[in-house]
Amino acid sequence: MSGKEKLRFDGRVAVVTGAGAGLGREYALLLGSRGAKVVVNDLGGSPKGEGASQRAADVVVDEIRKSGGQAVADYNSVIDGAKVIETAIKAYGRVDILINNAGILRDRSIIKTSEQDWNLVHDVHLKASFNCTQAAFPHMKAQNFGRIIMTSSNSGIFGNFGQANYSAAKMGLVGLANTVAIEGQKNNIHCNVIIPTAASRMTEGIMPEMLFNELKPNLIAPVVVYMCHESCEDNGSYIESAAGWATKVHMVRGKGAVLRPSLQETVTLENVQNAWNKVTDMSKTTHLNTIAEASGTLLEVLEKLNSNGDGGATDAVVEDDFTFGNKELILYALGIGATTANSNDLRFLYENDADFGAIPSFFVLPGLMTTMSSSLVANALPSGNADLSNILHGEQYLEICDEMPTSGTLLTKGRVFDVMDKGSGAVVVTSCDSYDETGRLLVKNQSAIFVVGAGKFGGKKTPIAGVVPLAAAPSRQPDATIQYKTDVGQAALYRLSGDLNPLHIDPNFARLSGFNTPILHGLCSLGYSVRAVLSKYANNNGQLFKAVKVRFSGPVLPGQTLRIDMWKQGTRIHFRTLVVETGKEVISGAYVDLKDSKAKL
Ligand SMILES: CCCCCCC[C@@H](O)CC(=O)SCCNC(=O)CCNC(=O)[C@H](O)C(C)(C)COP(=O)(O)OP(=O)(O)OC[C@H]1O[C@@H](n2cnc3c(N)ncnc32)[C@H](O)[C@@H]1OP(=O)(O)O
Repeated sequence: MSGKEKLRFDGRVAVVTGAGAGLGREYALLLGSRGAKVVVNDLGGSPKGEGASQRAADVVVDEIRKSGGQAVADYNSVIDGAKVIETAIKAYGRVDILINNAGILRDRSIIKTSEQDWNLVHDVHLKASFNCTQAAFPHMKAQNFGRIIMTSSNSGIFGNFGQANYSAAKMGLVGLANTVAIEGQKNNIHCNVIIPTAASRMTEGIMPEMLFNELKPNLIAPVVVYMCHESCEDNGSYIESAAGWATKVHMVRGKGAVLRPSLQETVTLENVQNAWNKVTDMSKTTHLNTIAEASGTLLEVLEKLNSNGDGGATDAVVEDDFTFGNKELILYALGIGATTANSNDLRFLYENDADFGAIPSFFVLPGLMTTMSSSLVANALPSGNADLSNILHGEQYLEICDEMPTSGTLLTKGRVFDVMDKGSGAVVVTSCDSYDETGRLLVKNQSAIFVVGAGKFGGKKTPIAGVVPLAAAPSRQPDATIQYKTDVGQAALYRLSGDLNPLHIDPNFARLSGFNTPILHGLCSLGYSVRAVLSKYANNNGQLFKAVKVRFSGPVLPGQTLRIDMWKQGTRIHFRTLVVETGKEVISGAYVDLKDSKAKL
């Protein structure tokens, strides 16, 4: 590559603070070797910043000059930013580049950090960077060009034991850079942040020797010096670099959760508790570029709350994504007892099986996850009192509206459909519709949640139209019966499909909820029952399934045997499920509707 093609800094004046050693020295040498006139600032002290010899800066200036470059030394403390910049103006008449690099350490645990330690670290890192930047800014503005670097640290981003003062100052520099970048933008003054991990006077003795030896400052210098070139368009970027590697770093924001049903209502502690999983969910994050974008999201939230205003809790709609693939389908099938011991089940357990597909009851999960991760149920009750310790799954309706995929992301829109006061408890009916990526309605779920002890609030007892009713089985003997023994570890396996309610695994939590031992998920028993119907009446072909409705009328314990009694009435298969060991009915008034496909039935 010819000299002309190389990135040059001819005519540019660069101030590098703390340039007597380490990273600063490398920046200064590289800039000097590419034509910049360099102000080599260094107090000349030891790693702890004590004392003041002039050697460090002089040595670097000599090195630059010997290689044919131009440089002057500056021995001012960076806290006197105006004096540092003045050295550049006096020597060269301008300042184009400012690399705020100087730093010291005063590491102590938080209890032992003195006010002096705190102030000194903040002065040298944060205040000095501000002072130097403020002094350089008018010159850069007048010439309509400037490149400023702030030096942050992973100690700031992540924290580091014994570095409270340093971490805080280093994050302060990120904030400072953010605003300098905004204020400089219209005058072509760019301000970016470097997050280096380098072996230097400051990090010597802190890092393991092997790592220390690999973290050469000269591997970071080209990254920082490139950010100072006129061709680098970044402004307000944070770049992390070490050991010959660099990356941009972002602060991201999660999707978040709305914490109240409407503008007319306030946020309760319980709202927050119920929504906490969503508040802290970082599976879908976005990077926002400006404060305006951040406020924009809040306006959207307010608009949504405003449109929910009149109807209150029952009109609030929550949205949730549900992503699944082969692994989720197989895990679910295992959770409801599908086994390779039955060759007919291979289609649910082996992704390369020619007929591989979901057991249709898998699609209760998007509705369940949406309801459980929101505060819909609690918000629907006057007391707001519904949490995992007092809710039981009461009823479930699932309808498959289109062809079932084996993978994808479904968007579920959930809302409260009805609320009933049953005396011993409240019943909240939620309705969740799930759409695929093309907007096609794929699944409808309707769930009744029995909130124990939340009744007697003066509400109505009977359901509104649209709550899917149960259906009584014919009075004759069952047409068919199938038995499945569940495993004592069934709930431990089933919960991995998403319902992590401790009621199903934690003996202490189960006792708190009024049960002697953990009970099985209602939807696990539903899955077993749907398997029985498919196996008896649909040749295990999930594509023939249309809908299921059940009432969970009694608890099941993991390890118990389920007996599914079935009656065929056209395409409707009525069923009830009993626990063989106790003879008690646990699923009542239930049915599966199959598609009208006489050829295959
Ligand atoms: C999609 C989101 C879903 C959320 C999932 C929740 C998280 C999951 O992890 C939780 C679970 O999976 S829990 C496990 C599965 N469920 C169960 O085991 C509950 C079993 N059912 C019972 O114990 C009782 O029916 C019981 C305790 C529910 C009711 O018994 P009683 O208090 O004795 O009531 P009873 O006197 O029989 O009837 C009073 C009125 O309530 C109606 N009702 C009864 N059972 C109901 C039920 N299961 N669902 C809905 N309504 C029910 C009765 O019809 C009666 O009303 P009415 O007087 O108007 O006829």
